[in-house]
Amino acid sequence: ACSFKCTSSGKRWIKPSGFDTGLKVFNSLAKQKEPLILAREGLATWYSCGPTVYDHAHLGHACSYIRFDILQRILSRLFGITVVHAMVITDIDDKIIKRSWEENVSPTVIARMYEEEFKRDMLSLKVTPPAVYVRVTENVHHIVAFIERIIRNGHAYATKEGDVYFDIGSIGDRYGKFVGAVDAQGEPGSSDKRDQRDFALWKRSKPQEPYWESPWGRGRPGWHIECSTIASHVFGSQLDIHSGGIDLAFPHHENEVAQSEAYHQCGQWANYFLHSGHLHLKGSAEKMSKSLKNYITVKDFLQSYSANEFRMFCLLTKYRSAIDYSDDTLSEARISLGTISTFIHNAQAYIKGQLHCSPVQEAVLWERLAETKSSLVKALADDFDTPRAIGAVMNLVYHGNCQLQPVSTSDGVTRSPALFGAMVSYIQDVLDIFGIDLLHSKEADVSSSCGRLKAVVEQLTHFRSEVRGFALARQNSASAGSPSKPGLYPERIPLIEACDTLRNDLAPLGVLIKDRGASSTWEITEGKPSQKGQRDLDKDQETSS
Ligand SMILES: Nc1ncnc2c1ncn2[C@@H]1O[C@H](COP(=O)(O)OP(=O)(O)OP(=O)(O)O)[C@@H](O)[C@H]1O
Ligand SMILES: [Zn+2]
Repeated sequence: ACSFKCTSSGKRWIKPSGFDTGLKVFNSLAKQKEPLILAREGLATWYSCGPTVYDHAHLGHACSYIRFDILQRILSRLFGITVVHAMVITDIDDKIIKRSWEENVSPTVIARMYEEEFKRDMLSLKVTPPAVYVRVTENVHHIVAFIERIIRNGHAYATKEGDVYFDIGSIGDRYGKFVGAVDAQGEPGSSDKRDQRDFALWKRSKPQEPYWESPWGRGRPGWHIECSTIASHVFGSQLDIHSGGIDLAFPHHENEVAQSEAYHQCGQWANYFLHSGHLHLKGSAEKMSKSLKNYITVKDFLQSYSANEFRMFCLLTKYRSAIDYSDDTLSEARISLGTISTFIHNAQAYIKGQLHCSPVQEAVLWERLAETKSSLVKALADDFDTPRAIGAVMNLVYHGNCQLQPVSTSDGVTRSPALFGAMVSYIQDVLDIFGIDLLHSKEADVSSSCGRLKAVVEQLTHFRSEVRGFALARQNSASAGSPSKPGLYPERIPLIEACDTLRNDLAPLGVLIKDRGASSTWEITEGKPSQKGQRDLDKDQETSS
């Protein structure tokens, strides 16, 4: 690779040498899709900018971290690449200090409180924790040493007031890797800056502010330097992937790159920058943001929706796109998940022999399954195209459903349980890669915390089936039936009605009983269950009886 001194490369991205994964990713440094080449075979080093912990985490943060969690899961579980992920926690910053004054507690208390909350929120959203979370305040001595070396390398200077600035003029045309030429409007600061674009590596502390001792006097690190230092401390002079929200590309990542390359004297520090699109409230041009106070916290969200539903919501758009948050877009995700779980449930009932169907076109479905597998891999290798991958799965579910046509009796009909078993396993594996766990969703947590709930439902539905079987028995003599339901014992009809009432009353409580001919199945549903499935079955039963 070109060294730092080699200015001819300028802003151009240098294709790394190493292990070609076969994937293509949109690299913000190259401004286009490029082959993902890693320094070491089967291993990706990955650094991400973490939260500034001064307030609750909102759905914008959730969206960004879930999207990258999905990307990392795809790399590790589908493509066999071990991802080593480090994330910084920004626990010292102007906003934290301001908040601590407002609340009259120390900045450390504010930061620890919201850091804990952030980690809990991420766990409740099933985001895989990074290999390490690293706090800025525990690395200030590394940051000071990092700045000293940049000064020694001739790319930063201290002012007499005790601030240190990065010297953009010293790196020629390299500045502007993300946005091209950068005009002279930089961050406000000391009038001693050599160039308006120069940005702070170290800020002298004002009275009442927290501070650390340094060769330039008491102060604290600038924002960008923390990421360069910590990423370098963990991964050394070279990094495969760096991620963050698109708002971070400039100036934050631009400045991280300038500092790190000036420190390591290398031509290219991080090889790939992946940026996620923003989450907006539908109809709003602004991103959801703490500062704009237009946010929904993760905790509030989880009162009405599940982590699985939010993940599906994220999967339905590409990670780079902006994403509109509204009840409509959320309910689209809920419906997609519902369709998948209904299919899994029906297929399982079919495998067990509780659901009788007309013969299935086996060869067609085996082929569909194989096609789905290959198009899913293709879609995900193409810059992690999750909407296309989900489309392929939904298509498989659709064709599976078309073949599961209930009939009242299946005597002598060929069955295909292995085929449906293969489809169910595959779909569950894919959901598992994406971090959607239908087996351990909210309702399953409820059942495990209540321990015996499932067993109770099992007993109840078994008892109901016995009663229903008794009530649905036919009389031998056709003359004796009720006029509306020929053949049934009229005195047993109230039992059928009582069974229907129980079924209807349990549905809003999340227990969905489906009567399939004389037998019944049940499942515990997520969110508000639809009655449609049962109405279709009722119709089927009426026509068949
Ligand atoms: N609305 C959003 N949509 C997507 N990602 C977001 C959104 N808001 C913040 N992020 C991302 O979350 C990560 C953590 O950001 P950080 O804690 O610095 O939040 P922030 O940008 O200061 O938030 P805010 O703008 O709400 O003050 C960053 O990668 C950022 O890009
Ligand atoms: Zn950063």
